[in-house]
This record gives sequence, C-alpha cells and structure tokens, in this order.
Amino acid sequence: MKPVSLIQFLIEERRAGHINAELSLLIEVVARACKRISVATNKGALGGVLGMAAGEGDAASINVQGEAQKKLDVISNEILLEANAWGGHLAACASEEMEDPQPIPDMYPKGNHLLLFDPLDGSSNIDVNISVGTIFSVLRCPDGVTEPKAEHFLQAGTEQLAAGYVVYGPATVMVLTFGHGTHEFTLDREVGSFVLSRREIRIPEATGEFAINMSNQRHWEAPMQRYVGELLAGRDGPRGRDFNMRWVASMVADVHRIITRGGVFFYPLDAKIRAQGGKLRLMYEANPMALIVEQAGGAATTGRERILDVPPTGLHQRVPVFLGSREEVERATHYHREVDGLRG
Ligand SMILES: O=P(O)(O)OC[C@H]1O[C@](O)(COP(=O)(O)O)[C@@H](O)[C@@H]1O
Ligand SMILES: [Mg+2]
Ligand SMILES: [Mg+2]
Repeated sequence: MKPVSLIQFLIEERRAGHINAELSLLIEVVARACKRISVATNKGALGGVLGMAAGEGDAASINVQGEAQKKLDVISNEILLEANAWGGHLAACASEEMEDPQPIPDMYPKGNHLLLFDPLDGSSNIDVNISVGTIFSVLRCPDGVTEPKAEHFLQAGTEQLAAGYVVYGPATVMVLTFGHGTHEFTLDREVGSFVLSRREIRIPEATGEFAINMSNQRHWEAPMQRYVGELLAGRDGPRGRDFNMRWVASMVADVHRIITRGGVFFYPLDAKIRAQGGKLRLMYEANPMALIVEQAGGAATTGRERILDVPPTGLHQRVPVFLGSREEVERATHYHREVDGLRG
C-alpha cells in the first residue's frame, strides 16, 4: 500500500467534512513544531539542552505550577509558541509553562481556534534518555471574542475539535483524533514527514497490565487500595489471574503503550495531592488523552465521572486520571462510586 502522509490524511479529513482548512493548517503547524522538538530532544547532551532552566541567581526556573523547569520545557514551549504565532489559524495559546494564555500578536492575522499544550510531558525523564512527549488540545474560540482570556478556554473536554500527542521515543510518533477515530503517524526522519502508521486504533476492552506509581500507595483512598490490592493478589486473589505492572512516568509513553497493546493507567487522588485535586492537568493532559482513548474504544474517568464531562474551573486545574482498557477503568471507577454511594 502507498504510504499516506499527514498532509494527505488532513486533506482526506477535510473532504470527509471532519475539519476545516484552518484546523488542518493548525495541525500541520503543530506537527512541524513537534518535529523541531524531536530534533532538540534527539541531540541530547550534544545540543546543550539537558538539565534545569536557569532562574534567579543560581536557582532553577520555576513554572506556574511551582515545578522546576527543565531547559527543554522552556525550549519546547517557545518552539510551539513561535510556530503558531503568524499562521492566521489561532486566536490564542495556553500552556503548562505559562500562567495566562498568550494572545496572537496584533501584527499577525487571527484565527478562530484556541490551542492548549503540555510542551514537554514527562520532562523529569529527559536527562535519563527515556521517552518524553508533547500533548495538545484544540478548542473553538467563542464567537465575538477577539482577545481570549483564560475563561474562554474553560470548555469541557467534549468540546475539543482535535487532540493529539507526540512521543519522542526510539521513533517519533504522533497520535491524533478529530473525534472520528484515533490514528497514528510515524515520523520518517529521512523524508521529514509524518506517515500514517495505524488507522482507527482499537484498545482491547480487557487487559492484564496496569500502570501506577506504587510509591504513593500508602496515601491512596480506600477504593484504590482495594482495586490495586486485588490486582496484586494475582491468581490466588479475587480476580483469579496475574497482572503485570509498568510505569514510565511519562504520561505520553504510558498512554502510547496502552494505545498499542492495551492496559490501564491511573494517577489517582491521594492524601498528598488532595488539596490540589490530583496530579495531572485537566485542560492539556487529561482532556486530550481522554478524547484519544475514548476514540480508540477505551474509557477515561476521574474515578468518579467521565473526564470529558468535567466542568473546567481553571486553566491549570488538576484531576485524578483513570484511562485505558474499558473493563478495568469501569471496575476501578465502580469501586470509587460505590464507596461514595453513587450508582454505576
Ligand atoms: O513522578 P510521578 O509522580 O510518577 O508522576 C509522573 C507523571 O507526571 C508527569 O510527568 C507530569 O507531566 P509534566 O512532566 O508535563 O509535568 C506525567 O507525564 C507522568 O505520568
Ligand atoms: Mg505533563
Ligand atoms: Mg510538561
């Protein structure tokens, strides 16, 4: 079969009426920016991009989440902002690395879309040469809004027009959805273009593999203790089978494994992070991943409700995340809802 490039795929999606020309251009621009991030991550120590970003004096730079920034967090953020500034496809961008949304400069034409991104996900892994990635989500700019503020980004995940991630691993791979299936593209480094490698990905409904940071176990809520306890009990426990465990600590890499061979990923609420609502960010981590996973036949909840239905209250809002193979997400969610006295 003849290879299908990302550009050809976008034309097909336009013809099918799934996207318009402006959204197609936006995705092309994001893909181009991600190729540049891929080049920067691939250079590793030789590119001078490893280590912490410099802040005041000898201190490391801190982002809006109070987390120390890696040099590549800052570089990836700048690549995405710069690439998207002038194309006329966006009204504003919002990022994990910026407190407030960044409007498109007045000197450039403005479009009707809002782009949110986690420019470098799993950045604690960058110095040890483990996969990292970029996550993005596209929303429509509300009608009549010429200078979008944070409140204009606060739309439920069901409103996303597109969602995607790119994993910078042994191969650079983009996974994309417009709400009509989830598709994978692999970067052909010689040619410099993304090529369709899997169309209409399906996540198996059942799985024997889970991903969670077990070091937080003592802080989890009772239903999470119960659920994981049953998995760990294996063949002799109530589930009557053994389960395998994996944790990369790059959400993109963990989700990509699930998209490829099934599995389930949890970043639950725990006593340490209860006050902030969870670890992962709703608008540019949980929502795009939830749409990608649902479009591949999987499920995504906060442990209590569907992620895509969560009403957003802040640009950097955090939520618990349960996603992947439907049967396990539903079982873990049921244990939580049961304890809360909820049905389902
Ligand atoms: O270090 P922990 O607590 O296991 O958390 C790992 C999680 O944190 C993240 O690294 C958060 O993303 P950022 O690197 O973008 O802040 C996820 O990719 C990952 O799943
Ligand atoms: Mg992240
Ligand atoms: Mg990040």
